[in-house]
Amino acid sequence: MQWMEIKIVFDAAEPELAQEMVSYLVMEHGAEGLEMTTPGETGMVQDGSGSSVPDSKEHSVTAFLPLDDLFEGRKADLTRALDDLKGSVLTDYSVHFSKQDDQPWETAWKAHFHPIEIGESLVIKPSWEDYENPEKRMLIELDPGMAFGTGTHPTTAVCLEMIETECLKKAPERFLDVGTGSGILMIGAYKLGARKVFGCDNDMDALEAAAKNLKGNQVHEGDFGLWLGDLLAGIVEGAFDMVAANITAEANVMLIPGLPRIMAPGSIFIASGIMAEKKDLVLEALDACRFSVERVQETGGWVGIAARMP
Ligand SMILES: C[S@@+](CC[C@H](N)C(=O)[O-])C[C@H]1O[C@@H](n2cnc3c(N)ncnc32)[C@H](O)[C@@H]1O
Repeated sequence: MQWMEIKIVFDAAEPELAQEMVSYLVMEHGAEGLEMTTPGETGMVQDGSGSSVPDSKEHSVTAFLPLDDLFEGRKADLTRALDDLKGSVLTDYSVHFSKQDDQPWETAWKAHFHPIEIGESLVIKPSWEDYENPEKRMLIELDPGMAFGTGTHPTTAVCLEMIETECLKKAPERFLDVGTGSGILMIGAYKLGARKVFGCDNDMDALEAAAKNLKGNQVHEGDFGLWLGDLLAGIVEGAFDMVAANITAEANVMLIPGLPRIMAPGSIFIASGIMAEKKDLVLEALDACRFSVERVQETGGWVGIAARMP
């Protein structure tokens, strides 16, 4: 497999926020092996040989896209998404491409993935790390492969917190995660009491990682379902009483009109992956479908929204 290294060098008034958002966008567009640099600091991720990335003079995010049939489409979508950030989050940016034959970054991210406590009752623990668990939190043990969803990203953490809040009120019978990635939200919902958990993704690698993680977290084979598809395409059976989607604001806007078909009356929808300045797009889409917004939570420039079906 050949890969294209994509390095995005940028200027921004709030570089940390910009780094978060650019990283999210590249992951969202199927990139792997994320590496970030900040002027005067060593890279946040080490290369595959274990040696440190040299000091940088610029803010940058580097990641790798597989050079397959989807490459040109992903590149065009990513460029459009970066252009959308220019003038708001990014003052300026440039993208540099370089073809690669191997993947030295494949395990490098592991160095930066440690146990992380979420909300009142969950902890996400890398499968290779120990955790003493003094508060007797429910464990989500993950080896996410390269699929998005380690809990370290604010969009995942906000979404899990909102799922926890709703599950403590009433755990769902049927939970659906649109864009499941590593399966982390499905596992969280199951541990918090959901009876059956379902997830879809348009990336086959994510589904393989999710299946492995679900089984590794004792989600019984008969209690979960996964499928490959774009948003709700392929869902024939409805009546989900909790739906979560940590996808972009634009993808949430496309998803929302389809939700009334598959959600039970009075059920809850949790939207995440929304940049703060795009929050209104999602709120308008929810309003158009007569959802009532119950909670809007903002963390580090990202917004989660919990809204109830009429
Ligand atoms: C930001 S990740 C979220 C992963 C995980 N649910 C979490 O909260 O950490 C978004 C996931 O949605 C998937 N995705 C993006 N657009 C999609 C679409 N139109 N239909 C289905 N899945 C999509 C991506 O492949 C990716 O795995």
